[in-house]
Amino acid sequence: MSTEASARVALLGPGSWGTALGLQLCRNGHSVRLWGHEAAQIEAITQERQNTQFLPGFPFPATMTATASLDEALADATDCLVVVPSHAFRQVCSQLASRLPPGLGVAWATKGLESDTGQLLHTVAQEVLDARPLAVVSGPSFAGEVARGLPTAVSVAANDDGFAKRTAQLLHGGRFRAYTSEDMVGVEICGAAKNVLAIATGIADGLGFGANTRAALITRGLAELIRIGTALGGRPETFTGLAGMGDLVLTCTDDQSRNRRMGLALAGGQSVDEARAVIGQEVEGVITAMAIHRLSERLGIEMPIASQVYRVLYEQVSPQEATRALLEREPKPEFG
Ligand SMILES: NC(=O)C1=CN([C@@H]2O[C@H](COP(=O)(O)OP(=O)(O)OC[C@H]3O[C@@H](n4cnc5c(N)ncnc54)[C@H](O)[C@@H]3O)[C@@H](O)[C@H]2O)C=CC1
Ligand SMILES: O=C(CO)COP(=O)(O)O
Repeated sequence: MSTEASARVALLGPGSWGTALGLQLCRNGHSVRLWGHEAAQIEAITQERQNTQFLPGFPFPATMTATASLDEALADATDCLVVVPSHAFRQVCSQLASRLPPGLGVAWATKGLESDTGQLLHTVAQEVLDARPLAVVSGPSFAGEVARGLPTAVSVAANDDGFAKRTAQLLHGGRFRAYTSEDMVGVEICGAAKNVLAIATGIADGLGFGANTRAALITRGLAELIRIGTALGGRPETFTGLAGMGDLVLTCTDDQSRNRRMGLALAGGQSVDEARAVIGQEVEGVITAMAIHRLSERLGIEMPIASQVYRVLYEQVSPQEATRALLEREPKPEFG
């Protein structure tokens, strides 16, 4: 990535998060070309000078434009930030592979695992893109709050210290803080698993359970996250950091979270498809629940809360039955 003060960022994924990060980059004096694969959406953004579908109410500065041409988005770009949902991550990286100059770093703010393989996204990027600097941006950060300029802190983990600093520096500024990390594995598994745990907490709150239940689910959910995360090679401190506990608490406790709202809707008797249609945006925890379930089985890691979310989503188990199964588990030591 270039080191000049004002960068030209190709930002791939004009959803709520891509748009909010684009606004933040523009506030920091950079220019942004927002690429999307749906011509009609790009046309609407270009006409309205805001993202009415995914992040209404935030007019674009002159330095942010949208295009449906990936070549146009990447032309002269000094930086590339991918913010598509996880199901599109490999496909978008493949489209980038033949277009990126050698050595140009790629950062992403996608949260999730590859659904078919359960792979962390940096391993997908390593497979598809030639050797180059890679970074992931994650942490407690609702798009709407970042767009409004409310104080927010995230973590930027990279395979290259200079690239972590570069990416953090692009985003850091005003009321947005970006910390660097070397732990891509830990940061990525946290960002993926917390969405599944947020569905669990939404279910509990939707069933009318209390604050005790919510705190227990967050805490035991964190224990599950630490178990799978350390098994994959994540560093212990990451799990209590912004991408870990920070994002877990945010997503489990606030109704801005679409994953939490999915849980609330399931507890209220809606199907996954009905809830998805009402939410109208990506709910990453639904496919991640499947990927985490398979991964934990393969690794022999016990994840009872995530596993009950999987059963509710994919095995027609009712939220009430899933709760019963959790509560009927044998007592065991809290640690170890
Ligand atoms: N919205 C938020 O507050 C935050 C979201 N994230 C993560 O950012 C990622 C994107 O989420 P949002 O922007 O919120 O989603 P969104 O639902 O607001 O928008 C999704 C965007 O992805 C695009 N898209 C869908 N399929 C695509 C494909 N095959 N190829 C290219 N683009 C495609 C859609 O056109 C749309 O612009 C997710 O992994 C999410 O977990 C992370 C932090 C905060
Ligand atoms: O990742 C997020 C905040 O950090 C957004 O969470 P949801 O996808 O559940 O809305």
